[in-house]
Amino acid sequence: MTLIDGKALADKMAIALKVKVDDLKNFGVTPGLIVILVGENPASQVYVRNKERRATAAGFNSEVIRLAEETTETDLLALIAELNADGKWHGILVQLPLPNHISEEKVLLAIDPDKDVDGFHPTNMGRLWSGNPVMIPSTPAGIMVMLDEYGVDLEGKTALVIGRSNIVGKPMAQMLLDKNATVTIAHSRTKNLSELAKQADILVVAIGRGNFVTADFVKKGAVVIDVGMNRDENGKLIGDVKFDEVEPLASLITPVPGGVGPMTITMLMEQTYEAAKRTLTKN
Ligand SMILES: NC(=O)C1=CN([C@@H]2O[C@H](COP(=O)(O)OP(=O)(O)OC[C@H]3O[C@@H](n4cnc5c(N)ncnc54)[C@H](OP(=O)(O)O)[C@@H]3O)[C@@H](O)[C@H]2O)C=CC1
Ligand SMILES: Nc1nc(=O)c2c([nH]1)NC[C@@H]1CN(c3ccc(C(=O)N[C@@H](CCC(=O)O)C(=O)O)cc3)C=[N+]21
Repeated sequence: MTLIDGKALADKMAIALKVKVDDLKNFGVTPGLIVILVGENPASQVYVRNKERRATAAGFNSEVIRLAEETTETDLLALIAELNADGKWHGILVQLPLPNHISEEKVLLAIDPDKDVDGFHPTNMGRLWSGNPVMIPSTPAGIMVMLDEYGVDLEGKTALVIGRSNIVGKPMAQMLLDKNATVTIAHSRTKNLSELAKQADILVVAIGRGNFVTADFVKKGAVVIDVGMNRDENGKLIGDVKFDEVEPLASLITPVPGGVGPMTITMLMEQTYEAAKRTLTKN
């Protein structure tokens, strides 16, 4: 078994990114990433903290706007319109989930697709599915970089993605398909999930249930990617995969923490950098 060290790869890419950002600054452009956080979701707090740290280290302009849980949809949409028009910001990220009284769909639609560094706007989702990606969701994008870095050849391999969210499962499936894997998407209504999973060369798990995937889901030699971020009864961060049990079977496996999470943030930074760079050639 080899561990896929997402943290080490993220650190390596951060050094290269700093160099690219310094170069862009010579052209008078500093990448700017602004994050909007509505309410007090504790999981979001961790993510936002890590993001702030990485953005500052890369030399970005970076800001987090923390809004009260009671913020109205109208006020949030007005803020997004303001940020869309502000040239300082190349990336706008609205942390999900949002409070129930705010429509996620309306909010994601309001973000200028050119600043949608999450790649969640329908325009960007459509571009991805039609084979002309511009802004792509960071989590699956980071997974693709990890697979490439560890020499995983996807062509003709069978891949099972467990989870079909717009932010992880669906875009993940499309990216694997684009690399010529034969892709299956499983979800909560899938029958005989463990038997299906046992056939996969590549298994990506994004369901949000701690230690759900046990040894009987995994074929010997499979590549196992654990996207899950869950807290156990002691508040410890655990993945969707029962690591100790699955690790001896896998040829490659990501840990939690230190696997997919750090690369998600890295890809967000990379996309903000790319969006900033594109402003040089626009107009
Ligand atoms: N490390 C990172 O960078 C990131 C980590 N995450 C983490 O990844 C996990 C998934 O996130 P996200 O995609 O947003 O989650 P969602 O809750 O949006 O989606 C979960 C998916 O898992 C499926 N599912 C739930 N239970 C089962 C089950 N028992 N068997 C099979 N499928 C099941 C659901 O099926 P159905 O559609 O039928 O309901 C759904 O498609 C979470 O733990 C989240 O915290 C998320 C984003 C980034
Ligand atoms: N608009 C939006 N975009 C997102 O990309 C988005 C979101 N909303 N909402 C929540 C999920 C979750 N997510 C994480 C990313 C990185 C870590 C991360 O850095 N994890 C580290 C450290 C975790 C820790 O130390 O607690 C690790 O896994 O090693 C965690 C979680 C992004 N998401």
